[in-house]
Amino acid sequence: MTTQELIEQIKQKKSFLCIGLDVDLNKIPKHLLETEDPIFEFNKAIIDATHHLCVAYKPNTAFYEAYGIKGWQALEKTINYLNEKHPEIFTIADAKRGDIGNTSTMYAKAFFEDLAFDSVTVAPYMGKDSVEPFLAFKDKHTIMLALTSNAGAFDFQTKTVEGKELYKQVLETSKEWEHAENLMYVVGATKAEYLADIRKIIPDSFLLVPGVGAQGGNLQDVCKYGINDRVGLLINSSRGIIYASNQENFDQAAALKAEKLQQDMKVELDRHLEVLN
Ligand SMILES: O=c1ccn([C@@H]2O[C@H](COP(=O)(O)O)[C@@H](O)[C@H]2O)c(=O)[nH]1
Repeated sequence: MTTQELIEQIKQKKSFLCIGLDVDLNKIPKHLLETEDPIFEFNKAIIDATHHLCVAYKPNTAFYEAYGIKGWQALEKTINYLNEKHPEIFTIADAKRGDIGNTSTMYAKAFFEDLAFDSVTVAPYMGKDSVEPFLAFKDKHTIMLALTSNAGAFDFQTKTVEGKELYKQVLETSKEWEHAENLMYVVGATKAEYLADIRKIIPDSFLLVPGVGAQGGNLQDVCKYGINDRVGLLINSSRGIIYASNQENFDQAAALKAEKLQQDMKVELDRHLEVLN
């Protein structure tokens, strides 16, 4: 999917919501456990109930890898279902990969070719040659960790290296790489106060922003400096939406949570895009 197609979808749905499909068998409704593939059945019900409210889905691969081969098969069925039923929706494999070049090439093939995701998250720690193999894929997107939502972000990412915080080095260096047009960045919603500085470095890039909801991040704070004239934001909520209820009507409960966020996003889009246009 091209970035322009993503932007068109955001404008049409008045939403930049990304729903995280982080399936934990201990949290899903009991009746689904009696089906052959509870993870896929859960995802399918959530997708069917929420696809009109969001522009992206983000399965975190940890929640599938934890269930071995059955988990990986459920991930494959989920991405195939999305690509067949809702090809307009942007898909993110939250896998946080990155290794020496030939290994990264295999990771890129796994997520972009075999599973046909639109994007994958990568860690920048191993540098340019570990990210380049992902960037080489046309109309696929590499979402690099910049400033993460967790407390541990302060252990390294905000430390000063050669006179500049490490996350700023990551942004400034990577934006010069070949195919940088295929780069997006992760910035946690819990770090909204850093967004003004981040936008000075990468004014045009898309940001994937997790941490709204269960982690305490705030949508309005993110939008204040995060929105750019291409919208430039995908705000993710996982637990806050998909575990709204563990009863039979869990999908409708999830849709209500998603709709609340979508409505808040609509207000922000109307406000910011009016100013920008
Ligand atoms: O900085 C980061 C990077 C990734 N994540 C992932 O996003 C979701 C957040 O889930 P919630 O339930 O909405 O808190 C999850 O998959 C994380 O691994 C992040 O939270 N922060």
